Amino acid sequence: MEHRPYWWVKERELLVEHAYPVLQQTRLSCETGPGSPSGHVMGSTAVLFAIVASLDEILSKSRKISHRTKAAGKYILWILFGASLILIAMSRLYTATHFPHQCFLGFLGGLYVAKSLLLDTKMSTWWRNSKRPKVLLAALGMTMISFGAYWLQKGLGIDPQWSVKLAFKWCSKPDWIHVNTTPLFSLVRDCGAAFGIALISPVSMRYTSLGTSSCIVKGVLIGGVMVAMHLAQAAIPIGHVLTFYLCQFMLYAVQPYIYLVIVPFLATQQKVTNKSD
Ligand SMILES: O=P(O)(O)OC[C@H]1O[C@@H](O)[C@H](O)[C@@H](O)[C@@H]1O
Repeated sequence: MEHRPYWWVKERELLVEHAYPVLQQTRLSCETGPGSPSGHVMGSTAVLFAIVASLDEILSKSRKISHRTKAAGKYILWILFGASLILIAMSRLYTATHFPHQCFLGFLGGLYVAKSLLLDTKMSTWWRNSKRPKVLLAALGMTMISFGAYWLQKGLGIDPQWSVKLAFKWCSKPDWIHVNTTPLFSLVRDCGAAFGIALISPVSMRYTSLGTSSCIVKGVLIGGVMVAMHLAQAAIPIGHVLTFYLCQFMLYAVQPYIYLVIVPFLATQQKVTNKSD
């Protein structure tokens, strides 16, 4: 079932008399999703790979930089990439949230996500260049498959929330359990983001121009939006389940519009147009 170490140790203790090591829990241990693959390693791999591969390409194309400096620059970039991921994976092992193979699977998953969705590859052009109805259909399909899998498990007598129950059972402090780590939350967030992307499709029209403003202006804009999103997230009331998930869905649906339309618009101070509109 791909358990997480912090609860697996305890479950084993119930089954086998042999003593198992005591794992110290931390504020970050009480993740509630299944342990594989590591979401942190997967997300970081995807984003870092996309950034480093793009910088590598920019270096390769540059005519102003010497061959030797280019090679050294690329070497440093990829070393930094590897070192960051090793540190992230080690931190996941340290907090007893993962076994090593789960981090490795996260790394492979991240590479796949970067190549199929983020980088400018043949695989990724379909969603960036597709018209709105096609991407809306993909988002709808993704949502239906996800919820279908949930109900199929229920129908087969498997509890889709088994990992949440184990987290509640074995987390040493209930305060350390956060709703935004549950599989259901991820589902709502990812479906919201997929619909948000569909609504602004074709995306390639949106981000080709990130503006003429300086890096500082762009940095301040993006930083400001991130803080605002964080505050909006914290303001969502958790008392009523349906309202909570609906607000989260809308918050994630609106973010592609903010990052890919409003931010470039403010950075260029020109209207970013979409040919399909
Ligand atoms: O699998 P990991 O590394 O413990 O990470 C789980 C986390 O993975 C992230 O990708 C999700 O955004 C979080 O919601 C989730 O809590």
